[in-house]
Amino acid sequence: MRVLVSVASRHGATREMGEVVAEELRAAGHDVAEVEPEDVERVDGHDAVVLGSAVYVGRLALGLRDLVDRQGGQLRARPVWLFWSGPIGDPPVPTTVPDDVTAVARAVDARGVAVFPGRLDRQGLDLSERALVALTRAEAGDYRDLDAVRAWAREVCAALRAAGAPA
Ligand SMILES: Cc1cc2nc3c(=O)[nH]c(=O)nc-3n(C[C@H](O)[C@H](O)[C@H](O)COP(=O)(O)O)c2cc1C
Repeated sequence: MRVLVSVASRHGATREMGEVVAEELRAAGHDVAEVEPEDVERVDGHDAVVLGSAVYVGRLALGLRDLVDRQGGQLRARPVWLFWSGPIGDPPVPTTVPDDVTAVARAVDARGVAVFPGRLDRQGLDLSERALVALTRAEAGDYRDLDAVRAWAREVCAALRAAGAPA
């Protein structure tokens, strides 16, 4: 199957999760295109799609939301999975699901939605981001569990297989 993996990531943590997902899909025999949301012109050349985004101040990244606005109909017409990264700390907070996630999942009729703890590296932030982060009690660090991302990607592969899709 031709699978599009499109991930919005300002600071790279979520992009690396997308790379793990792409690796697993390739290992399962799929033909995977990794394309930034801003660069996705059409999705009708793909049989299935995995969307990913970090959450910033309670919202999914603009690039991902724009992609869904532009291509909602095409996305709904094929199987789509969505993951987001955001919660920071041990245990990870916040524990709430941003409204955007619910809205995007509904807009694309997502087959599955997953949240993974993220990474917060203060050094990589610009001044306005530092100010925003300072307003929260977020403890900087890398809380990602790439094995959990890999396991989820395998679930996506299994769902594609169960749907009878040729790899
Ligand atoms: C300015 C800013 C605001 C953030 N706001 C949230 C938030 O509201 N909710 C959340 O769960 N994570 C929030 N985060 C955490 C990031 O989404 C998380 O660390 C993510 O893994 C970063 O991904 P990236 O490296 O792909 O940008 C915020 C991070 C930054 C820098």
